[in-house]
Amino acid sequence: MAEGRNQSNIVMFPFMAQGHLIPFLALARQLELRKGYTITIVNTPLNIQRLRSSLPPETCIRLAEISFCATDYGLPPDSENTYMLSDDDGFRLLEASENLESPLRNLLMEITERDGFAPVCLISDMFLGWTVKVANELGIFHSVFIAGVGYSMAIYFSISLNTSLWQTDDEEFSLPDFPEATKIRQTRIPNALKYMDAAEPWFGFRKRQFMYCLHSDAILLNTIEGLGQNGVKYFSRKTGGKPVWTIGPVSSLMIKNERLSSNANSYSEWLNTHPPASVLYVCFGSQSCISPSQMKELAMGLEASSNAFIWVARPPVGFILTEEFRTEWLPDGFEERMKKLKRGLLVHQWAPQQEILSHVSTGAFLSHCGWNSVLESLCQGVPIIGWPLAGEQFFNSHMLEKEVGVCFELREGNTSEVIRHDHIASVIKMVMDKTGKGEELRSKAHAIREKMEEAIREGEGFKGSSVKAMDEFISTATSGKEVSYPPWK
Ligand SMILES: O=c1ccn([C@@H]2O[C@H](COP(=O)(O)OP(=O)(O)O[C@H]3O[C@H](CO)[C@@H](O)[C@H](O)[C@H]3O)[C@@H](O)[C@H]2O)c(=O)[nH]1
Repeated sequence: MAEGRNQSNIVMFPFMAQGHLIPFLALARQLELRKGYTITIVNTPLNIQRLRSSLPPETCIRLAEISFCATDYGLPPDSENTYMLSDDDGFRLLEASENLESPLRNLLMEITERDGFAPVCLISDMFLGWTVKVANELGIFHSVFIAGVGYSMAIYFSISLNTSLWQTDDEEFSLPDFPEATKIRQTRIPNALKYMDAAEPWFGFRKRQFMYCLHSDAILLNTIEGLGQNGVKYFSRKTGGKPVWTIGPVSSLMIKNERLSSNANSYSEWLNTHPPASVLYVCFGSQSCISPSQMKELAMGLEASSNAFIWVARPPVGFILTEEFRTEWLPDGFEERMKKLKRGLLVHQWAPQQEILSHVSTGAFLSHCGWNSVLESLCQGVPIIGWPLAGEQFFNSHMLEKEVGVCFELREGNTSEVIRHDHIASVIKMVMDKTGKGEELRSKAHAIREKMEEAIREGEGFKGSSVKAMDEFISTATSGKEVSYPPWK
């Protein structure tokens, strides 16, 4: 064991996107609760600023900046987060992140000099797989924290690592390195993965990072034991038997804190005026959006359903998310009409999602099925209407509908066809109904919530599966490791 290793500094490095920073911050706060560890989150200056404003005053989590100049990579000035970028610039930011290798190495060496001992563990993002090289060089235990569920992330890794496997004309195909998964339909492959040959930079990037991830010392998944569990087998096999721990949902702590502080804001006041389980919450995560014509159909569908709703309605495809909202994107007079009738509340930038989902009046979530949103919904026993748009969301939505029974997909697969408002309205009515399919979805969502609560419960001689997994991870990570030299050396 290296000298000073018992004084544990855990360094965390999330990718620069809200859907990644949020679960990393939640994990950092979970780790902070385990006394005896110093937690340091590394990121670029503007993301550090954002993280700083999200931390509670009493925290001991440290934030460390590494410098990054967006314009050096052809990005607009101050672009440090995919949130404000077009898809093309988002890919450019991903590629640019590979250049953070030497700043990260320098930072880890500075931390070592300052503290007099090396960090004990580096937890990095799956898109920052290259950090494995740095950790290996410095003799630091490396772990990848994947903010998703095993089943979907295994498919995402498998199709990213083997283009030839799925570029077939067959309607369905199997993944030879993930036989536990049922056949995958072509229609479930998102465009960004589909129309791509191996020479494409985005394909090359994913393949490189995911290969590195498979050389990490451990994989952490933000889910509970038994949910998408066949993906755990995939990662265990692909890493040559390295530990794969399901430690989620890591956001449970934040949910509890946010509930405490949620009493008097305009959202809870509005929700308080509606009966229990009567409001539909609509949001497509931190950065996905729908086409302009689809946006109008969704508005018409919400109106036709006669159901109350909160909709995080941001600019449609083709516009930057931070752009000022234009009424022309919605049917004439829609927003004022909904407001006057107290039927619908539109949010144009950022909603306190966990707080809305935890309110007793929220009855269902129309979601793109990003994994953070899924967990936040199920932690509150709120069923989902699945409208996947990108990434592994199609696999999440499929698993949640077919295996878990807590989701009803608005449509199957990835198509550019506009979903008509009458279909949207009828699905909303069915899912919000207190009987039939709506009741079935709600009762299964409650059952999953109980499983999640059990996984993170601790006390009176009992430890849930996620608590045990976290214990094992910490004990393995902090017991020191032999420095192994990976194949790229
Ligand atoms: O108005 C908003 C919008 C979003 N959120 C939060 O932002 C996060 C969004 O995360 P997620 O639902 O996972 O969506 P994305 O931001 O799209 O997440 C990316 O990262 C996820 C985790 O890796 C993947 O599952 C997704 O496919 C990928 O798009 C959640 O914590 C939400 O609570 C808010 O608080 N308010």
